[in-house]
Amino acid sequence: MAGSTTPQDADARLVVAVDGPSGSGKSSVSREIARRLGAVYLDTGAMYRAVAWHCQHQGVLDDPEAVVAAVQDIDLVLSVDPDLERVVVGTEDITEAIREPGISAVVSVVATNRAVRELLVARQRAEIESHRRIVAEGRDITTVVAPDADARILLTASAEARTARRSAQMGGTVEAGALAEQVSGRDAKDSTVVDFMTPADGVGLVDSTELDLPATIEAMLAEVERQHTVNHMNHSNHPEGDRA
Ligand SMILES: Nc1ncnc2c1ncn2[C@@H]1O[C@H](COP(=O)(O)OP(=O)(O)O)[C@@H](O)[C@H]1O
Ligand SMILES: Nc1ccn([C@H]2C[C@H](O)[C@@H](COP(=O)(O)OP(=O)(O)O)O2)c(=O)n1
Repeated sequence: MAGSTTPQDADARLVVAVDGPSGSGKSSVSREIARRLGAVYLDTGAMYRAVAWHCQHQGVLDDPEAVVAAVQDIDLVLSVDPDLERVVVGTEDITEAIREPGISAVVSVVATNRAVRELLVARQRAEIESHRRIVAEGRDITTVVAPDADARILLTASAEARTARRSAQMGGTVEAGALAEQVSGRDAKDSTVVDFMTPADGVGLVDSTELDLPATIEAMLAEVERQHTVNHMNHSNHPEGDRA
């Protein structure tokens, strides 16, 4: 019975979509809720970063058409195991390389290329379809990639909190101006192609400004549960609208 399932039922299909700006906690929180829900974890930002690395490596970042061709040809393997962070392009393990400031500085070049987005959105949808239970995280998952997910959440935090978190994550070594560019500057560029600052219709909002990591995880799990209940009640009331 659809009405009696919960997000914790390990056999039931579950798609959780999470979006948010840089440093809001998307990756760490989504990875942990995937573990708790027995789901795989899709880091779509890692896909954009891998494409940026590949294009930089091929020296084509400043040629939009060559960038699109590079994305069509890319041999990218991304781990979806929440306990294994691994990104490989061809024979090269670029798990660490894609987190370097040099990639953060250029990733918006590929993320704002609409043809690149179409190709990556198609890959992300296929990945989501191929797993029974998945938490997918990025900037356009709730709106474009998986608008029919069982739960859709925008995770936010104030710009000050996000910058402070990123600073701590980088060991306090990055100078303030460079840090602001990496957080707010990149968000401003990325916002020109997708809106991840305000929740779309039906998308729940979790503001983590005043929450620590464990409290944010609990708030996200509670929101997944709430939306799951509402969605299943709606499907029970309108079975013709139910999905298989
Ligand atoms: N609610 C929170 N309170 C404090 N620190 C947090 C919180 N959420 C995430 N963090 C920390 O902030 C940093 C950035 O989080 P991350 O998950 O990488 O964000 P995003 O994927 O949105 O860029 C990490 O070091 C993470 O541990
Ligand atoms: N679904 C997505 C995911 C990421 N992006 C873009 C936006 C970001 O600048 C890059 C990297 O994303 P990532 O989530 O790794 O960024 P953070 O450093 O965690 O903020 O990719 C996107 O445009 N759409």
